[in-house]
Amino acid sequence: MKDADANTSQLNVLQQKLYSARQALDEMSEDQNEKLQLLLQFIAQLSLACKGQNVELDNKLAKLRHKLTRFNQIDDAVPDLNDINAILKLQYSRVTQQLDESRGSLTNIINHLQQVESIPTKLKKEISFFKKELTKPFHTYWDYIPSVNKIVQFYDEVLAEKVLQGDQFKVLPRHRKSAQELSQMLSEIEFRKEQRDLISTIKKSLIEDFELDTLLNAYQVVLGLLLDNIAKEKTASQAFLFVLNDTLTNVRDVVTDSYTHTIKSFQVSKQLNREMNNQVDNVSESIAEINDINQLKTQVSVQLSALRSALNLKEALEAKEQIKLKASVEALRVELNDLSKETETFKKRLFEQQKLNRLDALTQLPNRSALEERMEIEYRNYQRTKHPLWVAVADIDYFKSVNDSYGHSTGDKTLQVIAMALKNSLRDTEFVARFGGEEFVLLLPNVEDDDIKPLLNRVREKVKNIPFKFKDQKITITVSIGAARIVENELISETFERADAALYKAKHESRDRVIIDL
Ligand SMILES: Nc1nc2c(ncn2[C@@H]2O[C@H](COP(=O)(O)OP(=O)(O)OP(=O)(O)O)[C@@H](O)[C@H]2O)c(=O)[nH]1
Repeated sequence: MKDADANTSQLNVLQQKLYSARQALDEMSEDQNEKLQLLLQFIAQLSLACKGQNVELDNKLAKLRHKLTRFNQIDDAVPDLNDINAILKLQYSRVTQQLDESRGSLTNIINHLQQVESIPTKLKKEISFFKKELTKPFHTYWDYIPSVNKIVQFYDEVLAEKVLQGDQFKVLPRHRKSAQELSQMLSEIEFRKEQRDLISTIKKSLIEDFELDTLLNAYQVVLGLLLDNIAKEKTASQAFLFVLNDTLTNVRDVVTDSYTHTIKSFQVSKQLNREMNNQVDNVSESIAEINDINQLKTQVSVQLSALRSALNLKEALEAKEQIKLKASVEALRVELNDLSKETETFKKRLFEQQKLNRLDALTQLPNRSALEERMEIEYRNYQRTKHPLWVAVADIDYFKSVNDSYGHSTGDKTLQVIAMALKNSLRDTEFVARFGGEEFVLLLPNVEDDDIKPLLNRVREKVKNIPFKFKDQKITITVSIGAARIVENELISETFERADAALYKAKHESRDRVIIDL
């Protein structure tokens, strides 16, 4: 019994131990299951992160993720795991190969980039350093992507540089406008004879397609010529002023000399007069007490001889004075004569310059500033007399095509011939100026309403009948004319605007015609 009890109690202990051991085992297995679950979730997440590299891999991984959600079917997933393992190995070698190929492509791109000229030195150095770095293999895409970014950045910088350079040298509409204005200005400025060929070459270079450099050079050369002219003008004025100054100094010296001399002579002469007076006094005194006639004769003769000597001295002095004065006057006359000649030349130069400033260099017609002056004069006359005054604006038709077809210098000659024709078709009291380009302005005083159209039609016909011949081709050139008569309370500038509007109409009514604004 005692033994049975002992056995029972031992069995209980064992049972208890077994129970504890099972509990511990259950707990362990639960813990392992949790960890395994976590691992499976991690594998699922990782498989998601691998998505997109390879379609086959993506499908396998999707299947695996599905199986891994069902814990009890985990054994089914083993073949999939093996497949995926194999694909992953293949994928890795494929990625490595791809990365190598991409590195080769990037090196090619860099080689191309290095061939671009005018890359700033700093950027050039960066590019060749980067090229050296590219010789090291990429291990992952994360090595590759920054390199692509770097190349994009290089391209961006090179492009920015190019765009900058391109903008700098591109001829824009505003440059074309400046070229046109410069060309126009060159036609209005009078240059020296030896400068004219250069100016005409510059004008030609500004017409067709030109580079920005040509325009800049043109400005530089023109500026140089103008400065040279100003310097020459200044030198001429200075030379004249030096001559003037020298002459005035000489004249002053001569005058001062002769003044000093005159004072001295005056003093000597005064002294001689005094001496002569004294001698006359002496004569009266010395003869007052003489009774003897012979003694008197002797005394008078002595006194007279002294007086004669004094007079001779005075005469000699005066003669010397005369010679000196004559010489001074002659010197003065020569100096003033030279100065007058010099002044005359200078005046002529000024006058010529003034005249040139009012003449259009190409056509030799009065220019715009001369026109403005004449308009004022005619306007004042009109206000005083109320006689009719007409303003007409004439413009050559399709002149651009003359330039385009036969060249700019033919265009220039055409302008000269037409300008002469216009001038010759007017009376002396009438006036024509080159307003600019291929436009001329006529001022016609004292023409009645009925006469203006025939008059301007004669002018138009005169131009039309000029037998132009370019490149063996007979060409007819026409002009369109618009005219207006000044009316009460109107400014002449307003009359001009009406004439210009009439010209616009003439141009639109197929040109070669006269339109009067009534
Ligand atoms: N040769 C030369 N051409 C000039 C001069 N001044 C202006 N021109 C040219 O005159 C032409 C004027 O052209 P547009 O204003 O288009 O007029 P257009 O061809 O005469 O045509 P319409 O006036 O409409 O009949 C431009 O080609 C100018 O370059 C100059 O001094 N010499």
